[in-house]
Amino acid sequence: MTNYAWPVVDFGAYLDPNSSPEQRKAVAHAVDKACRHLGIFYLVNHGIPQELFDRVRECGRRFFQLSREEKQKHKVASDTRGYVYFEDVEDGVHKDHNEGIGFYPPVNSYSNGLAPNADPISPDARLPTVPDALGEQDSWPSDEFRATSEEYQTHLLRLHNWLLDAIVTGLGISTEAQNWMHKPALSLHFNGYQALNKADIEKGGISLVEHADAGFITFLNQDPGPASLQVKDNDGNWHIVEPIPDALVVNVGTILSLWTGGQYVATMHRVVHCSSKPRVSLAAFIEPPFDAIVQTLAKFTTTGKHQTEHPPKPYGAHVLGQIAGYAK
Ligand SMILES: O=C(O)CCC(=O)C(=O)O
Ligand SMILES: [Fe+2]
Repeated sequence: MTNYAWPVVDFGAYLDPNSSPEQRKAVAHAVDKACRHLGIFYLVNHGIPQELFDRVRECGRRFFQLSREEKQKHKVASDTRGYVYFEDVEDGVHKDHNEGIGFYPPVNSYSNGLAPNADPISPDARLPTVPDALGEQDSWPSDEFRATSEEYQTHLLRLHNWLLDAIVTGLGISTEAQNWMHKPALSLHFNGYQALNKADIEKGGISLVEHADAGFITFLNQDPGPASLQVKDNDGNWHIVEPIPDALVVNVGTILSLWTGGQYVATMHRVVHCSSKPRVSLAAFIEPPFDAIVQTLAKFTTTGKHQTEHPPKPYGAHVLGQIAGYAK
C-alpha cells in the first residue's frame, strides 16, 4: 500500500471568464492526461463554496449517527435508493461493511409513469412516482437534508457542464452526438463507514468492495481524514487517495471509458476504513438517463485500447446488469 501523487487539476481557469483559450486548453489537457492514467484526479478551485461542501457531508454524518431503527425508516425496498446496510463476513473477516443513503432520479424509461423524455433533473422528476426499476421513491431524512443536497446538486450540475466542456476539448470531439450529457441524471449516495475490527485489519478486511462506478463520471466529497479510499493500478497494486480538504475527487465511470473505447480508464477503487472515527463520503454520480443509448464514439471504435464489441444499448440495460452483478 503506498501513497501516490494523484494529479491535482486546478479548475480555476475554466471558471474564470477572463482566462485565455490557452489557459483553458491547459486545464483540458490535464484532465485528459489524468483520465488516461488511472481515471482519477483531485479537482481544486471547482467553484463549490467550502461551507456548502462541508455542510452537505455533515447532513450525512448526522444521519448515520441516528439509531439503526431510525435509519431503517428510510429503507425503500431497494439496494440503491434509500437507506442500505451492507455487511458481508467470511471466516470472521469483512468483505464488505458500510451503510449508505441514496437519492436517484426516477428511471424515466422504465414504466414509472413519466414520459420517456421527462427531464430527469427537473424538480418535477422528483415528485413521488410509483416504484421504478431502482425501487421506491427517494426517502429524505429531513427538509434540511433535502434542501442542502439540492443546493449542492445545483452547483455540481454547473460544474459538470464545465468539466464536460474540458473533457470534449481534451478528446477533440463534439458533444452534438451525445446531447444527453447536457441533461444527465445526477444521483447522490452518502456512504458511512465504521472502523473495521482487529481481525479485518490483520487479514485484509474491506469496507466497500472493489468496483468501478457505473456512470459517466463521479464527484466524490470525502471526509478530511483519515485516508480510506484506495485505487488499483494496472499491476493490481492498491494506492491510497489521501483527502485534500475542499478538493473533489473525480473519477471516470464505465460509460466515459466505453465512450473512448477504453482510452479513459474506469477507476477501480475500494474503501478500507480502519480508524475508530466514523467516516462519511458523498458520491455524486453523473449518469446518462436510462433511455440514452450508450456506445463507443465513432472516433474511438478503431483507436480504442479495447477492440471488443460493445453493441449500442440503453444505459438502463447497462446499469441494471451491473446492479444485478453486485447482488450475486
Ligand atoms: O467512500 C468512498 O470514498 C468511495 C465511495 C464509492 O466508491 C461509491 O460510493 O461508489
Ligand atoms: Fe465508487
